[in-house]
Amino acid sequence: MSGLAVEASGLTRAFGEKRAVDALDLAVPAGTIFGFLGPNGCGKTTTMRLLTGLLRPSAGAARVLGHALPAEAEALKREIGYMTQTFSLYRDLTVAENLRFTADIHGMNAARRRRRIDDVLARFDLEDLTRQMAGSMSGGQRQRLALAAAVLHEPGLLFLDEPTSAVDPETRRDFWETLFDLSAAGVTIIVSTHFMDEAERCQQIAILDQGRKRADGAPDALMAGLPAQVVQVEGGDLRAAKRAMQGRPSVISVAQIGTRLRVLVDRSENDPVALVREAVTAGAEAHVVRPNLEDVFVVATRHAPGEDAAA
Ligand SMILES: Nc1ncnc2c1ncn2[C@@H]1O[C@H](COP(=O)(O)OP(=O)(O)OP(=O)(O)O)[C@@H](O)[C@H]1O
Repeated sequence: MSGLAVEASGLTRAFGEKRAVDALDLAVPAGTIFGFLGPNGCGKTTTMRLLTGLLRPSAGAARVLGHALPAEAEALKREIGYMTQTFSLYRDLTVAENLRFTADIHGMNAARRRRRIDDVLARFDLEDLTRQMAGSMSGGQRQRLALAAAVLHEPGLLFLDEPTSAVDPETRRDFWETLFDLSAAGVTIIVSTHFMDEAERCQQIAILDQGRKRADGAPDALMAGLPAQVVQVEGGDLRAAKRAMQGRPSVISVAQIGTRLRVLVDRSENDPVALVREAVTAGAEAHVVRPNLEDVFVVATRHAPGEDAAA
């Protein structure tokens, strides 16, 4: 195998007329935490289902852990873990029963089953919950159980589909600590999210929009290479300033964040601050600030003039 856990070229999946995933090229280095960032419906789940071998592509090719898909999907399934977006364990089974059932699916022998279940119960802080029905657990506990089940057979590659969309920020932070532990132990992790802060924790990301990859790279590199300048406005009448700037050819977007306006100006504009100052009202201050990942996302997913946003 190359140093890549996932390689895909031209990967496409259509449902009728709709291309849920459209000509996707991917290269995920082994051992990294790789994120798919994008809004609802951009194709994150479909991409994961293609890469796990659960769904056949309409066109294109993928190789995952050295297995060509879809031909070698069965062999691949034994080497990956997949935590789906919705809780897919049995709500009317206990924590221990769910884990035993998962171990049976993977054909583990009794000794390995016992060792692995004890290990994940301890690692994911589930030891006091072994007799609790999965259906009566909190969102965070259920998430830990789902992750425990996904790694029970010690996969080298883990797919996590929006794993933290239903939990509070502290639980999300704890969850990410667990992911970094798994990563340090050599597991490659592919995670989908629509949260910018979560995407920033990934070593590499691909920004998806309408099934297409709009940008990819390390979050820091994407922010540093943003083809736009960011001007922040404080004070004055922000709503009036926003109205005055919208529609100007070199203004990509204007968004109010608390008591500030964040203005993205095309890189071709020589003096973005002067351009913004023309629009603001008395008492306003404008200055250039560093780009963040949301800026990268906004620029990457803006549609070229004439491009059909519903394509
Ligand atoms: N089985 C299917 N049949 C028809 N259309 C589908 C099917 N699965 C997905 N789609 C469509 O493909 C597009 C991408 O869906 P997908 O679930 O991959 O997006 P997503 O980024 O995971 O979104 P979400 O975060 O809402 O799950 C959507 O327009 C969706 O309606």
